[in-house]
Amino acid sequence: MNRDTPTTPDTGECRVPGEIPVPILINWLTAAAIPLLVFFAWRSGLQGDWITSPLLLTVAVLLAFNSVLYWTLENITLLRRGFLILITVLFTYLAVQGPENGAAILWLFAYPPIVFYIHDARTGVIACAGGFIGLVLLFSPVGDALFAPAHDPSFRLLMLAALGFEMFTCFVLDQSRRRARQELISLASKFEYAAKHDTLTGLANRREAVAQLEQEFARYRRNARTFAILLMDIDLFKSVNDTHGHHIGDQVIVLVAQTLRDQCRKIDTMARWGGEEYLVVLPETETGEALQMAERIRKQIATSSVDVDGQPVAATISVGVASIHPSESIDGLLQRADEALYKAKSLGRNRVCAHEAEAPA
Ligand SMILES: Nc1nc2c(ncn2[C@@H]2O[C@H](COP(=O)(O)OP(=O)(O)OP(=O)(O)O)[C@@H](O)[C@H]2O)c(=O)[nH]1
Repeated sequence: MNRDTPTTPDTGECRVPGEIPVPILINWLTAAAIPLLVFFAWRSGLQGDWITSPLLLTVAVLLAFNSVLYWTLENITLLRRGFLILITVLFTYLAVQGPENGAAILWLFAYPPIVFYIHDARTGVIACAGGFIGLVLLFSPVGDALFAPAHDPSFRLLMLAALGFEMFTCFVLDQSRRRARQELISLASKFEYAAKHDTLTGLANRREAVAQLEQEFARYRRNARTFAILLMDIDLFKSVNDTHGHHIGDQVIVLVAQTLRDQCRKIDTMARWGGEEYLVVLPETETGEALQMAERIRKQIATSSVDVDGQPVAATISVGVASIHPSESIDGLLQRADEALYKAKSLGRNRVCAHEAEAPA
């Protein structure tokens, strides 16, 4: 997963842009539930139901507390679990105790979509299956003996069928939503990879190299951590193409890219800067160290080759090295590396040259 993909704070779970984040949904639901709970608590009070009324008020207070806790701790797992427990307790009470002449049981239809959205599919299935089994028991002779729910047999049958159907539908839709979301995330990361990498070599492309260079430059401005760049070019590459064909030229380009991968460190950025030009950004590196790395790369490439009908086709590179200096811009640094590369070419190719900035006046 790419580093820009939004994630929820404590689970690291990926979120698709446009999707309502779970904490926001829970807070909206809480905000909508509290006035409803207060209203029905007031109604129950008027009807002289002194169990339902305080219970609904308590749930309202606990829901509000759950959200406040989230704003304080930013712990989404706690928020999810707290919300699930509270609505499970509430809906169980509404089903078992049957306030509003038993009609409150209809609130059970709100349970499946909420649970599937705010939790993973496994929790959704367990919670819904548990709820459904509980309802079957409530409507069984055991439930009649213990709670005497005020519903006739046809209502019970219809309620079970409709709720079971809703749970199944929510499960199917949730699976489809999760699959679509995974597809979208993987598609986004493929696009992002394609936008940042060169197709032939798999190295960073020029745009990404500039982005990394800017990042390194910003770090240098903040912490004065010096960095260096290597600008390299395959020597007499036109003749490789002319002699062996374009596809062998491509193989040489890939060979150089592979050598860069083998020789550079993990923190370095290796990029295809142009046709047969490469740029390597070396964080926290002085000119001397950069020169050594460039020399190692040059030697390695000089001893490698690609095989053309059993015949080795070798290539060499010229490298310009420059490290950042105070009050210099990125363009200035690139310019000096380019001048060093030009010098390496004019001194006969297959060599490394460094450019030192002139001392500030
Ligand atoms: N095979 C292949 N060739 C490419 C690609 N991109 C650029 N080139 C070729 O690279 C060659 C670059 O040649 P020049 O810029 O003249 O330089 P050179 O022959 O390498 O000579 P020097 O740089 O002076 O050593 C051109 O012939 C381009 O067509 C590519 O992706 N694949």
